[in-house]
Amino acid sequence: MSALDKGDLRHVLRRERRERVAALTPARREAAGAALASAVLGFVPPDAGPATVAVYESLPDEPPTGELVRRLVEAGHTVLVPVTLDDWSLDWTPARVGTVADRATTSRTTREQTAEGLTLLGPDALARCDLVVVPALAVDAHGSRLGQGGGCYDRALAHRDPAAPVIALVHDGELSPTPLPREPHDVPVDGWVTTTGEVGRASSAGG
Ligand SMILES: Nc1nc2c(c(=O)[nH]1)N(C=O)[C@@H](CNc1ccc(C(=O)N[C@@H](CCC(=O)O)C(=O)O)cc1)CN2
Ligand SMILES: Nc1ncnc2c1ncn2[C@@H]1O[C@H](COP(=O)(O)OP(=O)(O)OP(=O)(O)O)[C@@H](O)[C@H]1O
Repeated sequence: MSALDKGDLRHVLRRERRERVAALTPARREAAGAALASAVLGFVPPDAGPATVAVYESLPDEPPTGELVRRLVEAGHTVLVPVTLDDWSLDWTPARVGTVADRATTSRTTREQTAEGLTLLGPDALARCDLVVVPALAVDAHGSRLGQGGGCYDRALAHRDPAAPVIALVHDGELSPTPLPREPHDVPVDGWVTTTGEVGRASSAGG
């Protein structure tokens, strides 16, 4: 258990992330997107035909997912991205290449987004994903993950196919050297990918 509670830890990790990202040159940021994409593609089952992959639309400080989405779609896979509902559960919509990544905001509600003409597939669409890529402020060696604090992904992951790997994306340096706090509702991830393309697998389900 960490000495800090989740809220305090989130505060510290958000500040560290802002500083980390502010220090990146545009070239490093682009390289990060490419490294993440290559590493995540390694989790897509080879030769099994088109897969369905859940990815998030990265905000400016998050590990960038635009290149990953582009490459998945180019390879013929289906990419779903989350739409946050009023009760902090997640609905899913097919990703549209060109609009994903580095959007200024992530809407909490469906209202504006449905006005944009999005197709909502329902929270259960996650059950049809072969791979689930999730955002995280940090992850530890046991797969405990700290997110933005809405609990959206913990709720959403209840719908996943247990056979589908859940992979967190983090910046280089965000693999926590000490165990992160884990509450009973927290769903651990199976592994992580960093912005330098490092891949890790959680050592066990127990934190
Ligand atoms: N890119 C991306 N998309 C994502 C997530 C994410 O972490 N990253 N989510 C991961 O779950 C869900 C959205 N989660 C959200 C979490 C917080 C806020 C938000 O407005 N936060 C306020 C502070 C809220 C508070 O602390 O009370 C803010 O940032 O001002 C919005 C969406 C689904 N989509
Ligand atoms: N399955 C669930 N059902 C109901 N409430 C939940 C569930 N999972 C999490 N919550 C609630 O959501 C809140 C935030 O949870 P937590 O701090 O674990 O968020 P997080 O995992 O960091 O965020 P996120 O999943 O959005 O990235 C907590 O108050 C928690 O009780």
